[in-house]
Amino acid sequence: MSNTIVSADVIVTSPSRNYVTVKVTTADGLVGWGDATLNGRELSVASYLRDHLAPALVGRDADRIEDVWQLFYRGVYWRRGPVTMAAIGAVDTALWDIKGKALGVPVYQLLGGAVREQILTYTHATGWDLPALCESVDHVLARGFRAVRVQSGVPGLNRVYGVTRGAQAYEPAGRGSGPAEETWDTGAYLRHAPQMLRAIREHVGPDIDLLHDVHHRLTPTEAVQLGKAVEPVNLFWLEDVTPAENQQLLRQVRAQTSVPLAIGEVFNTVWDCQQLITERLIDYIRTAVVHAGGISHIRKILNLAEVFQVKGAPHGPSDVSPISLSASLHVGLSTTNFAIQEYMGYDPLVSEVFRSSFTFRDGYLHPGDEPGLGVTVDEEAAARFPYEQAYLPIARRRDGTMTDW
Ligand SMILES: O=NC(=O)[C@@H](O)[C@H](O)[C@H](O)CO
Ligand SMILES: [Co+2]
Repeated sequence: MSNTIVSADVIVTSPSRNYVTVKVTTADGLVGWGDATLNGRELSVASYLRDHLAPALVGRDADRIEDVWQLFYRGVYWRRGPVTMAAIGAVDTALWDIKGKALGVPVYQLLGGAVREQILTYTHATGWDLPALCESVDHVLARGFRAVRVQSGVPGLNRVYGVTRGAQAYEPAGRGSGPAEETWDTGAYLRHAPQMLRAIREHVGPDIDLLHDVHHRLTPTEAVQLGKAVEPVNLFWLEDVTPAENQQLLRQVRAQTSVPLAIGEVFNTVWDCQQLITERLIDYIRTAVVHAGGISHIRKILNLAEVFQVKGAPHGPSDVSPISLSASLHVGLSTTNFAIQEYMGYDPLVSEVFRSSFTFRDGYLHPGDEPGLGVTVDEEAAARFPYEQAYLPIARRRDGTMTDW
């Protein structure tokens, strides 16, 4: 029995959108898969893996997951950031997949076993105007979801984060050699969002969990204004109300509004959100397996969060591949302070490449009981969808000032 790593390959494929996957193989022929997708910077992570981590993996013991993590985190001197932590996270996830397969158990059993039967999930409803948004919400509820994120257009603006003009699913990254540019107007948004959210609450009644993503676009003062205005809507959360690199800025929002706050999808280590957690400036931490160092590091973030009664609610858009979504579900099934999993769903082309065993039923997800993570990659199919350059949009205010998209 030799769990020596004999190869680590990187697969870049684009079934409806770009994904980066690492494939780790052991001398015994076990294969582990990890997601390294970083929307708009996929090739940077592919290079970090191909040029630096893969050569260092060959010959190592696949069993030594934590030691490999520490080697790749501390052994390169330069730390943190989305590219590094996505690369480390992909390797970490693949090694947990291998360990589960070697022992013949699903990864959640390696993490302490199930603490719940299934995992609450939410998905996206989008509509440029209220009738379109209500229709989208009804469609989501008819599919069995009991929690839904609602995003609408903003009067006076022509494109806004999170919303499509038609019925097609929202895919933020646009193909092309550079990002699309959107105009943002905070005043127009603040005049519109509260009444939109009140109207949706009216539409769905009191028992559906409603979430809204502000997507980093307000100042703390503006976030207080929005938070106060929507308190009667009884939201499950307001997400990313303000850029949180300066974590202490959330103190102002926290002190003046009771709306639950969720932050973290753009963070990559526990140190990026340590103050948000230990000062309880948020209710939900959104860091994702793929962008925050894999299963090993997400667990450390969630363990810290548990001490401060902050709950886990990982990022789960279409650019988080089925591999890290599954990994998130294995963590979610075995972590007491895990609250809800974002699940945007995938274009049908994605399942031609990624064969997943997780299941959705009546608003809940379950990772399945396959050994490992329960996802495999069809490399033949992956080769049919070559990488296509694509970028997330940027946003400028009406006077041209760069702002958060
Ligand atoms: O909560 N979900 C989100 O904020 C996503 O829609 C992110 O903008 C995209 O995944 C970025 O690639
Ligand atoms: Co978000």
